[in-house]
Amino acid sequence: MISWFTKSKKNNQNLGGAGGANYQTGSRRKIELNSSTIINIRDEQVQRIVGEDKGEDELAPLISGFKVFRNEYNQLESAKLGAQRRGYSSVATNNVADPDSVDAKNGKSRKSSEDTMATMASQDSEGMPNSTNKDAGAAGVTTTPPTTEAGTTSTSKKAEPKPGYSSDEEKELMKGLKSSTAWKRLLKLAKKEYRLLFGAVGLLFVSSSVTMSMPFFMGKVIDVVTKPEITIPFGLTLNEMFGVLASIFTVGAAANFGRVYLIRLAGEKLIARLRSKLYQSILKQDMTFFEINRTGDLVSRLTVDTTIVSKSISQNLSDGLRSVVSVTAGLSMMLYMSPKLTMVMMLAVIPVAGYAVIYGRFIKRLTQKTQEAMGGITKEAEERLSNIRVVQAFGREAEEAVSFKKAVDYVYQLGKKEAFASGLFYGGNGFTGNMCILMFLGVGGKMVLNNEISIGDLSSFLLYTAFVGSSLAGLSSFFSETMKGIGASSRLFYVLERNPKIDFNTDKGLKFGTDTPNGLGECKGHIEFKNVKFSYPSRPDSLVFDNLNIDIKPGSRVAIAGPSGRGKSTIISLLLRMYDLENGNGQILIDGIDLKQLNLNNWRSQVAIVPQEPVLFATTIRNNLLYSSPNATEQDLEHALAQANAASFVSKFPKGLDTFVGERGVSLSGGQKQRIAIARALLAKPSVLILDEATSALDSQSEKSVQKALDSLITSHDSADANKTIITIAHRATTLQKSDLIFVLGEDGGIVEIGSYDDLMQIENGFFKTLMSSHH
Ligand SMILES: Nc1ncnc2c1ncn2[C@@H]1O[C@H](COP(=O)(O)OP(=O)(O)OP(=O)(O)O)[C@@H](O)[C@H]1O
Repeated sequence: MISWFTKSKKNNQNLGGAGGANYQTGSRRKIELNSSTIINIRDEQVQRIVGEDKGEDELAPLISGFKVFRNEYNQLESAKLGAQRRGYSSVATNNVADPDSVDAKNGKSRKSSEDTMATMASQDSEGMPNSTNKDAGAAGVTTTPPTTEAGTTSTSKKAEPKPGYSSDEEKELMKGLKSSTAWKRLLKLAKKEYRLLFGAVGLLFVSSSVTMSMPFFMGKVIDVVTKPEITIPFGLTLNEMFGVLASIFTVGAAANFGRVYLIRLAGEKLIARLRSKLYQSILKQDMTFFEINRTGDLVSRLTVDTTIVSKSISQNLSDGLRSVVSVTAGLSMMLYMSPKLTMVMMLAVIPVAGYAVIYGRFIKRLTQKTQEAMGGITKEAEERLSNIRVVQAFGREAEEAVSFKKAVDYVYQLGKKEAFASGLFYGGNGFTGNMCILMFLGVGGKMVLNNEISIGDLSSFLLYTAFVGSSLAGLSSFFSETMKGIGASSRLFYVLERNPKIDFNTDKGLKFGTDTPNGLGECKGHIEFKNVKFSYPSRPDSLVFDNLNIDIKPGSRVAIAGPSGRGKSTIISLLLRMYDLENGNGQILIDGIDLKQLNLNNWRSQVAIVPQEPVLFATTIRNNLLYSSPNATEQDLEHALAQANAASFVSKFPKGLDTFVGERGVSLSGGQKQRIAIARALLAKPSVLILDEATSALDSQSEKSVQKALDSLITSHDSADANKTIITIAHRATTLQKSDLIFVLGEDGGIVEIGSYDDLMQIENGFFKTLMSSHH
């Protein structure tokens, strides 16, 4: 009697066909991204891609009826995610030579005898998304999957460890970061998810043990059914044995379910947390930050980098761990079954794996080039199309088309090279893989004939080799994915850890208002600029103000005038404390108190501004109005609209206040938008109202309506508005005439003239007088 736990070497059967190499998997759905696929990743699309569960959805019957899940999701995701790095809002993604996808496209299942081993090797038999082995190619067990390497890395190339710094500041802040520190910080981010992650790791050991025992059982079952002299342990019948195995597999499946669920849950939780935290950090940054970081880039950090980081901590870590377990267990089992065969396999595996890695890198480089070229094309197309009016107005359509075609042709040439290289790779890889199998069968078959190994053990061995092969591939991708995670995390940390130079989120500082204890009382709106010297942080060498002195009395209506580019808007930015004056560069005083001592939020709530080009949000007129004052009553709204000379046109809309204004207010005319913006500013009941007069955006009719609103505000002395300080950045003579005082900005970064319109026009050869005459 031979127990199935002993290594049976007495087996004298020939190989028969029991090599286990002919298992077929069912067809697998592939998500293909080819070079012509332009994926436009907008915020919500990323959300959709990321949110959608494209993983664990592919069932392929494996050897003993196991359901095998596959995950293409990673590839798609990282492709899109990678493409989004550095703020491309859309990009073309190029799928590197994935024979699967081609077949899937043609509606065929890819399986053929040439890649049966590969299929086995590439199965993620634990139902866990295995981003690494999905393209194991035909070389089967020995393949380090370059497609995945290339595919994933190429498409997510921009997510590599060296993150694309958006600014010198970011580079400065992040460059000293050691990778060990980066690791620690990365893991620290997931602190709140540790419990879920540890639970998942526990379940991973259970499910991996079951999976890794499967080939062993399979071999034994083969031996039991082919050799009647082998008995089943515990005196079980064949049927009972199947029952026991089914129960074990059920436990494995349950553990697997738990693991996948916990990992995904941890990942999703982490993403959600990171996004909210990051958004908060972005919102509280100062203007300098927004000047050096493009919006697209920030959005990409919010959507893409958070995802990469979360995946690398949750899914990737779990995949990596599973690969380690599989490699260790698989190799041990192989050595246990036949050290000789293990050595033979290793001898074949190493050169083929080396070849795969080298060739994979070559393809990867090609793909990176394509990717870069595609990024360029997309950016150009996007810019031209979004400014199609300019293109058509200058009649440049033909030239644009030619230049686009040139760029596309270049991408095609690269794609052609890549196609050839990939063909060569898969052909070669398949061939060498199959040669390995042939060698294995040759050596193994001889060993069976010599009674060195049983058919069952040989089959088990083959399966273990497949597992080890695919897990080795998994390990290699684990490292690259982790590096991506670290790269992306540094992009998050830059924002999370950047201390805004002007922090308005704190409760610090003096507050206006009668309802605050120790408050300053009502803001009177007395504004003084004293010896102000200022240059923008992004352009430190160009001084905007050298010695600016302004004294705006409470409740006065003043105008700021001056030639273009002389700093009118800068005064407003400084007043709103978008930028700080450096020490020694003068002072801005509000009711006699240094602006820096005031609570920023509180101060800003005392000020309302109607910008030159008002921005409305894509919602209703009502919501836009309520943005400045969420508690305003219907009456308040109507009053504000009337003051802004907007009531009549709003009431003519069928939906009145509930009319949608379109993105950035496009469905309103310029003048209407401006009047809504005036009403919005008035609703805030500010102590200081700033009106930035439009220079030329409006036709004369709309301008009149807007002007009427502004004039009535400036001259209004009704009780509610009487004590508002109103500062107008004025261009038009009528506005200037109505102002109590005009501050004229001169050539040398200061005020050259101050006075009423009439006073200033009296000055012979005066700066203001000259300025006004040049307007006409
Ligand atoms: N964010 C910025 N970073 C660097 N320089 C800036 C920035 N904003 C404005 N400047 C520069 O500061 C100077 C003053 O600009 P500002 O916008 O205050 O002029 P302005 O008087 O309002 O002009 P206009 O009447 O044309 O609107 C200009 O030379 C401008 O180029």
